[in-house]
Amino acid sequence: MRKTKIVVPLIIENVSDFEAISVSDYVSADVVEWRADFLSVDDILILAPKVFEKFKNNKILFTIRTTSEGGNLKISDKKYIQILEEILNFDPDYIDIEYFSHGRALSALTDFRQKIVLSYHNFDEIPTDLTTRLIKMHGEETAFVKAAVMPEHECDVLDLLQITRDLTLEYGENFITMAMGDLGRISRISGYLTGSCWTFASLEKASAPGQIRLAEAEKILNLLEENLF
Ligand SMILES: O=C1C[C@@](O)(C(=O)O)C[C@@H](O)[C@@H]1O
Repeated sequence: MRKTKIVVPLIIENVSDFEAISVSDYVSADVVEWRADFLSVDDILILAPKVFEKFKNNKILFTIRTTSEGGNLKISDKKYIQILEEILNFDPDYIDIEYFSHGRALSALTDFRQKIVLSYHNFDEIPTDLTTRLIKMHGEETAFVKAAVMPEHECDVLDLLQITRDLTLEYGENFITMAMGDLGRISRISGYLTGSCWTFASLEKASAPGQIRLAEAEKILNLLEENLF
């Protein structure tokens, strides 16, 4: 029995690409993350009914990764909240909210806390105040707290693993962390040690540096976790 859940990003860059997407490619994903920021706002809302219909048998995490946190869409708080409110009409299992860039969305959507994956992304470093940030995020009592950060040295990766382990022991199992890039790859398969609940693994196109391909992630996690849970 594997413990770590595998999240597979769904990346649609043009409405015309949608029909070619095969649901069967995602059959082993525990959660499908629609990274909607690869589309324009208008196209997100055009495609939403079709995406939720096509993936009706999958758990869906809806994510807008904004340019403030390494994504593709630059939008106001107001528009960010409007889109999330629209998408909530399709009853996604989870929605991502960028806590430090669009925190107002959390108070606007406070009734949906158990769907919220509260997130923080830093593509430049692992900030020295990461533990403080994660504790503050945990205090918001959402479904999950997620941090994707960029290591510079090996010790940064080891520090993240220890921080995740310590927070999980202290506050419970709702942390998701990853050190991005090639250097951080071990953090994507060490949830059985650290308590990180989810890992993101890619099909063709990765949605962040260092992601492991889905087929390999499954094999590695099944091997590492098979006799532990
Ligand atoms: O926040 C995350 C984690 C991630 O950045 C990663 O490093 O795998 C990938 C993103 O698609 C997702 O929204």
